[in-house]
Amino acid sequence: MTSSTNIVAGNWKMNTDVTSGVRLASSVAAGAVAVPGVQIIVAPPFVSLAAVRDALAGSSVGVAAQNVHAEDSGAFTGEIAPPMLVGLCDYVIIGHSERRQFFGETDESVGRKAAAALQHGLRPIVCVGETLDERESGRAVEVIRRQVVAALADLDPEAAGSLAIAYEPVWAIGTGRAATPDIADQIMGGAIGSTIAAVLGTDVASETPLLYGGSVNPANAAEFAAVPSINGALVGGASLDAATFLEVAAAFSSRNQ
Ligand SMILES: O=C(CO)COP(=O)(O)O
Repeated sequence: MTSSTNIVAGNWKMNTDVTSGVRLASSVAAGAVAVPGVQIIVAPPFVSLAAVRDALAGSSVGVAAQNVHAEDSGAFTGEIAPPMLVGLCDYVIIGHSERRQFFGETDESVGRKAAAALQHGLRPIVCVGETLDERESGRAVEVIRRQVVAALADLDPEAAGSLAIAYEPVWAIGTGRAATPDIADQIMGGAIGSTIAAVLGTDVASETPLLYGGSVNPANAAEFAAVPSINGALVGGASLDAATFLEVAAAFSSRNQ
């Protein structure tokens, strides 16, 4: 697929406090001016969203939440509803494998969350990815197709143009063992692109940015950026240092220009 939007997002996970988060975001913003042609996004923990938003005011760097609930309000102790995020961030990461693995998220809940986010004008970055066991038993494509179909199931096709999908193979996350560009292309240009096209049509498929995530760093980012089906990266560990993160973003800066 050939979305012209390049996105490099830093998922800070459960790292940084408000003070260090603001410092990191400010450093990213200062360096982002030298990285044209890429939508750079940072995803701090919920408690830092307001402070990071303020620190990034006037910069091109976007803000994402790391999760959202599917309901607008209610008795869901500890959860954050989509309307609460409006004004705090533009994007929300949904269905990260750590949430699927440790917090019971399912294909079905990911679909509901994505639809709810879009209804409130938040842009979902939906994560999909197979485990090592699923890959080694030859089920990677089947798993990815199932996850993408479920993620798109409840979406309003009119709003679906604001969606991004991140392919994050579970075995590549935090392991230092990134997927090869070939594997990423097979899944992204192949399984994900064709599944979006089948569910939402070829126009949406061609507009949906596809990000690769899993041990992306400055040493391997250019290899991913060279693959036409890969429109950007979702970066974990390497996003916690501004200079390192900006090096990854720079690798995507010259694509499609
Ligand atoms: O999970 C990830 C981003 O969401 C990837 O994490 P790492 O870049 O640390 O492997």
